[in-house]
Amino acid sequence: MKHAFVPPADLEPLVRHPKATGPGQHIGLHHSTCFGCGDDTPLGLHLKVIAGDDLSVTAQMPVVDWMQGGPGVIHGGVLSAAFDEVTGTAPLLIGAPVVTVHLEVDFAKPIPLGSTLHFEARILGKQGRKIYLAASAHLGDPEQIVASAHALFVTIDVQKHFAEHYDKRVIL
Ligand SMILES: CCCCCCCC/C=C\CCCCCCCC(=O)SCCNC(=O)CCNC(=O)[C@H](O)C(C)(C)COP(=O)(O)OP(=O)(O)OC[C@H]1O[C@@H](n2cnc3c(N)ncnc32)[C@H](O)[C@@H]1OP(=O)(O)O
Repeated sequence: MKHAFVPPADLEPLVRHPKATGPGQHIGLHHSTCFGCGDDTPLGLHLKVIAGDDLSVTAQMPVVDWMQGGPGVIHGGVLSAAFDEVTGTAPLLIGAPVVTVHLEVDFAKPIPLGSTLHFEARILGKQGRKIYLAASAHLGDPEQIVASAHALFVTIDVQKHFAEHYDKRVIL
């Protein structure tokens, strides 16, 4: 699939963190009102990201009516948010909490309401605090990719990063 993103050639190889979520297991919520993965938010994506046996993750998302953009098909921003969540969860496999600094999405086919998106994301490598990922999505046939994404995340100190805004957090 066509894309413009070129990850650096000299990425540091990575290994799974010894305490990473086991293969086939659900990687825990960022927090319960996270738009991407939270259980408690009514208009969230409710994504359950599953650890692979290497540096990859998978997730599925039913494409429901409120996700509509063009008539009968998913909105590109909703799909981008799903890629953000799925790629942003994968670095937990190497023990790295991260935030997105760059995300780009290639939209290959219209994605109809009523379908189910199957996501796969994998960590390509890192450079210092920067973690590079690639992801793709299909509708049931892994040979037919309907969208793909490349993302760059930066490792953060969670307590420090969110400290300034923490008192505005929403708890339902
Ligand atoms: C007490 C709280 C408890 C809460 C518990 C919850 C746990 C949750 C844990 C984790 C959440 C994970 C959720 C994942 C799923 C969703 C992900 C999202 O949607 S995140 C939202 C959108 N993203 C942002 O809001 C980032 C906004 N950006 C920033 O805050 C800063 O830019 C930050 C901290 C990421 C980096 O700033 P610097 O000052 O620390 O570092 P600098 O030097 O600027 O960048 C580091 C490296 O990254 C490169 N870089 C930065 N931005 C880049 C860009 N756009 N493109 C390319 N490179 C970039 C820089 O050139 C630098 O590279 P060189 O180390 O010098 O090689």
